[in-house]
Amino acid sequence: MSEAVLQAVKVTGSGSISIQGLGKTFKAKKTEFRALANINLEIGANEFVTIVGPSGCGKSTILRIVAGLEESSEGEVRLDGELVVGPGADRGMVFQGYTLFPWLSVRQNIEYGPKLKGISILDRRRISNHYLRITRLERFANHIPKQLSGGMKQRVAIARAMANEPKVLLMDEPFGALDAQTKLEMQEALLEMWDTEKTTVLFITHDIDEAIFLSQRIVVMGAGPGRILREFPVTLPAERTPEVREHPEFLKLRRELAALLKHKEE
Ligand SMILES: Nc1ncnc2c1ncn2[C@@H]1O[C@H](COP(=O)(O)OP(=O)(O)OP(=O)(O)O)[C@@H](O)[C@H]1O
Repeated sequence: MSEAVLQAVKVTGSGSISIQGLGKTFKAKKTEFRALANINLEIGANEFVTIVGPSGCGKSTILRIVAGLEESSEGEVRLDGELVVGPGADRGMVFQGYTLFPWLSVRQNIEYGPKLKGISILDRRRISNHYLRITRLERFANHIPKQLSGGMKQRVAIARAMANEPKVLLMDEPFGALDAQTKLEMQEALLEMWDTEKTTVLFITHDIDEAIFLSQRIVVMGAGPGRILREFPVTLPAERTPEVREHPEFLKLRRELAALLKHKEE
């Protein structure tokens, strides 16, 4: 994309996330449920961090609070030092379910955010061309979502989130519903995009191999209430080729994570 177009759409700032003393209690009529307690997490600009943990430990709740879709009960979240008080274009979201507009074409879905921002048709076209190319969807630009496979729909969802040039990409099990082969392809495509676009990524998965393959750091959570148990830096080569999955460091980390998670689920 040209510098001028990038300047037009890029939200300024670098994308560091600071989570301090975060707690969440869900309150119903007569009951209270403490979902998160004292979560502290610092994520640097352009870092790729993944959260893993047993079902119900509060991973999605953290992501929703960072997204500004849910209020915290204690503590705070800051994005580049600014307190998060609600949703914003500086944070892009990609979930497991395909949240595309079914009546819009692939290109129109990608251009949706830039259009809302008032970006001109010409620049919108340049933006969608760029993301169609990096998600390898050029041939499908005029298709509508129901004509696409699951992997393609998820690529459109990522392209659409990226087209807003967010500082931070929040991804909640985005590849959870895909078949094994498509999932691997999507992981590689995501890393390529992350490398080109230099966006901070906060990712959630149940898949340990996916966490190791993608991340620079893995945060393991426990439940009752949801809290951070340990953080693991991933010291694999920066270039994650498929062979990296056989790397001794990969296998060691997989054993450590599996043991920690198994222990917590017992
Ligand atoms: N709106 C809500 N009202 C009441 N309880 C909620 C609400 N949202 C989430 N919870 C509870 O908070 C806990 C954490 O939920 P959350 O979805 O964040 O977990 P998770 O780790 O993402 O789970 P999973 O891996 O299964 O997606 C769960 O016990 C859930 O039932």
